Amino acid sequence: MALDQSKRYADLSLKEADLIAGGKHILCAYKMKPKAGTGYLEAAAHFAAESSTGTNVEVCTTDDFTKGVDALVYYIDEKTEDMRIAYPLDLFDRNVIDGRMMMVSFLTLTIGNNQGMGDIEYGQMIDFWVPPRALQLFDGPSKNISDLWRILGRPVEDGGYIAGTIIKPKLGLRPEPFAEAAYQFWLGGDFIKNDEPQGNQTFAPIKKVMPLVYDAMKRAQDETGEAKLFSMNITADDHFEMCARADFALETFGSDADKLAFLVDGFVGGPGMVTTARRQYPNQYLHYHRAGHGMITSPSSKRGYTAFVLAKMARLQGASGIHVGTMGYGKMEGGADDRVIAYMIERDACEGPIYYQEWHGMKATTPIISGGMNALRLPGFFKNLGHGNVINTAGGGSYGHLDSPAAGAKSLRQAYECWKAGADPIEYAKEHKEFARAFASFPHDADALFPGWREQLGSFATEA
Ligand SMILES: O=C(COP(=O)(O)O)[C@H](O)[C@H](O)COP(=O)(O)O
Ligand SMILES: [Mg+2]
Repeated sequence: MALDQSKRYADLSLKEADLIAGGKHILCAYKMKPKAGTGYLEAAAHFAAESSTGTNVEVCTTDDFTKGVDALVYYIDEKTEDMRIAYPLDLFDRNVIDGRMMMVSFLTLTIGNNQGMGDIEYGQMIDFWVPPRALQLFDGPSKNISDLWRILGRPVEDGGYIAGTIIKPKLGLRPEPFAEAAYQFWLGGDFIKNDEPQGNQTFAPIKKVMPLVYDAMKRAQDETGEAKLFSMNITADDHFEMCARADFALETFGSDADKLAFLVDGFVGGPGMVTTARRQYPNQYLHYHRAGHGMITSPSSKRGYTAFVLAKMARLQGASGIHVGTMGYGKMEGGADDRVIAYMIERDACEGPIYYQEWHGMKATTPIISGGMNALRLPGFFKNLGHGNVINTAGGGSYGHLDSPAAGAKSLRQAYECWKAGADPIEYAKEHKEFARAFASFPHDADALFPGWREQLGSFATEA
């Protein structure tokens, strides 16, 4: 039998509203289940102990001050497996250089050792609440979608859909065909990102690729009269390597360097990687790619934290944009309810699964919509989300369009215009060739989403 620490690490008389009004704690909500044989409150208290000042036994070095920074379980419901813990702000590590808070400290406490405890079956963070003081101490975004809208010559509020792609194939293009693929998309679209594993492979070294990509950007800008955006992957283990890549690209893009975003694989790379990009390059749009997150955020997982929590942390860390999935409209896991992930990062106040979070003016983080999307899936997606102020990157949806990547890009823009106009997609397709040709390009989707499309659109869709 483990030591029952519930007298010290639990206080169920604490009221959430008082904790929030007090502003001296970060609150975390978990789904937690103890191993058989351990009482719920006892397990919860041990969880809070291990996540703050304690261990599995009492130690003689504890003094009265120590007890003042204990994390406290303030709510449990064994039936629903809900457990909530209040963490005093003083528990969290602060920077020597500027006194700011850091995400690694939040994580090592709130989702650290508690993930491997012998008396816990599982524990998953499903929400957290940050008091105003902590919001002041996290970097938050420096640039966001408003800056991209301005570059694109649009209103800085409600500037609308940014049509993007991911260079495909994922790997295996040498510099010239890579830049050509970028050029072809930019003739119809706005934004291109490196796919998450694209970096400095021997067959496509950055020092050869980036000058060609910039040349493609300039040509596409000249041809279309529009600004173009490129999100370059600067992910690397070594932060000096990240900076070497970023600095090289900034120099290469020269007078167009404002159109360069930096992508980091922030889940595999961790908070240090995100903050390196945020602090070293505050003038660039910081694109947080979350590849790998499914290992813990999958709805099948009962550990770690949810995709919602990941996105909320990304805003605190200062991501300009983070992938939020496709809410059931694309190829990755997720459902319509994932809307709340987007709302939490883009609004100044939002009701989460447990907590109502006010952001007190911290800049918004852009929801980036990606994974198996194409023009046919977009109208339903926008309807579910309720707006189109997102970056969408459609790889297959652009390079899989029968006519060209530019036509693929145009079909995406048309899908947005169609939804915005409240038009019927089939009727809209009758007057918009690229959108119509998306039906023939993605016939499985067309059959599923718009049965009867062949009869209604006829040769306009099926013939080039
Ligand atoms: O490469 C792609 C999508 O390619 P395609 O458009 O060809 O499917 C992204 O890495 C996924 O979107 C990741 O998923 P998420 O955005 O959910 O993190
Ligand atoms: Mg990808």
